[in-house]
Amino acid sequence: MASPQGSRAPLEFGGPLGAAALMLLLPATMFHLLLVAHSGPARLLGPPPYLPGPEVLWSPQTLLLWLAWLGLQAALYLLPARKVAEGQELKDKSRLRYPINGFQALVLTALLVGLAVSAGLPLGALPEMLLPLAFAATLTAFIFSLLLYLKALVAPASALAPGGNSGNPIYDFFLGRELNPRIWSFDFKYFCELRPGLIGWVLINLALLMQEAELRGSPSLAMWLVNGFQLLYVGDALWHEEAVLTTMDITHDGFGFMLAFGDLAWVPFTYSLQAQFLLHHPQPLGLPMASVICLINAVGYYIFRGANSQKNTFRKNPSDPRVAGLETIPTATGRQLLVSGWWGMVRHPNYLGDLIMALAWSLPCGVSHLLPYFYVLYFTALLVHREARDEQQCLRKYGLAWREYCRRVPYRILPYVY
Ligand SMILES: NC(=O)C1=CN([C@@H]2O[C@H](COP(=O)(O)OP(=O)(O)OC[C@H]3O[C@@H](n4cnc5c(N)ncnc54)[C@H](OP(=O)(O)O)[C@@H]3O)[C@@H](O)[C@H]2O)C=CC1
Ligand SMILES: CC(C)CCC[C@@H](C)[C@H]1CC=C2C3=C(CC[C@@]21C)[C@@]1(C)CC[C@H](O)C(C)(C)[C@@H]1CC3
Repeated sequence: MASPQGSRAPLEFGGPLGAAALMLLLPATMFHLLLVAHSGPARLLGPPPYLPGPEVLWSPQTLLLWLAWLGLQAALYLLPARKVAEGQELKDKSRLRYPINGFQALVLTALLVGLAVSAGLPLGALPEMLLPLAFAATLTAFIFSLLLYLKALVAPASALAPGGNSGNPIYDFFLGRELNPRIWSFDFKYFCELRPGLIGWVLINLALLMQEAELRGSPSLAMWLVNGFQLLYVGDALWHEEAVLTTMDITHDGFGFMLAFGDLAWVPFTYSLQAQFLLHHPQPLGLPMASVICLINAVGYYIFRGANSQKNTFRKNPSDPRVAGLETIPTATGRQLLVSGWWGMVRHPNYLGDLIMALAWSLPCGVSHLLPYFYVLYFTALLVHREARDEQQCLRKYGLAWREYCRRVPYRILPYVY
């Protein structure tokens, strides 16, 4: 039986009250964004144009479609993988094994969708179904989180996450109790983090592009850019799938409502906001401006990929010739901290690159509306908060060595500013 061993972990997200508020606010914000993106004035800060009734949100066929999508992605996850990777060491000194076949799942999904479209599947109809699909995804996330919470009641104490076991059911339901819930070798958190939501996001984008082509004769340059940039981001995540095994979500956070809703509903339905906006609010974009935006995205991607790859290479093998020459600080745990290269510029260079890309995804939507910039605003808040959480964890892990790192690299995300 599980014991509330994490009760000493400091409460995050404002404790039970904050968790309860977020559980209401996050789905409400997502539906607000979906409604506003489709309305003429598209005011981010105004009231929604209308309140959808149950007949708009609830459709058994859409629920079936959503479940079929989850089933397809689960089947692709179970296909033989080109590699099986080991995760970080767990409390009981064991390591879990994970299939590395996410990119393969993306390619196979693209082939299947291509076949279905050529056989007459009206993909352009998907944008009309976003509201009931988002509702189905939210409902699934709630039920799934409840099942995960119940599953954790019979999990051994060694399987529990450091947070998420406060004893308060609302807080623990939100944060997630079990670190790596699995049935046999099927890892729910790893699957949800990278498959149905991320691949669903680019599929929604593609459907919006096709719908725009149907409406206006061809997709706009702005729509091509948003689709291209976000496909690159998702393709990159799946190509470097193994790197997700060292992220905070996999190594530290339990699997509860926050990640289940984030992965299954928030990512596909709000990260596709720019493409949704463009379908209903076409924006002129000339080649010179498009080139500047491509350059911004390329700079962001260069920093993001460079920083993430440098750290992952270093963590895998510090003597790898690509990182062996970098300056480091030793820590009492035996691990070292990079203090030159990307990680000597700021303490989170990967966040900086990610934020620059976020800006490049919004710029094709022009500057007439705030709505397409929601992602930049939300993402800045998320990464600033995430950076603070990571900082606390690193201080606990590395103590004085971390303080020394902070002294040597004083800026967190943006050099000379923050
Ligand atoms: N699109 C989206 O919605 C989101 C994207 N992201 C992206 O995901 C990626 C991963 O982010 P995240 O998991 O938050 O964090 P990071 O990949 O930045 O990992 C932080 C960890 O890196 C290690 N570390 C920190 N500093 C150093 C150093 N100087 N040298 C060596 N190791 C160091 C520490 O772990 P240890 O020492 O134990 O290895 C620390 O806990 C980022 O690129 C981020 O932008 C994140 C959230 C949302
Ligand atoms: C709903 C809340 C506001 C919070 C939910 C947060 C989640 C949406 C994000 C937490 C960490 C994430 C990561 C990615 C997507 C968003 C979530 C799930 C990521 C898979 C995106 C692609 C990147 O290349 C990555 C590094 C693999 C990301 C890992 C973290």
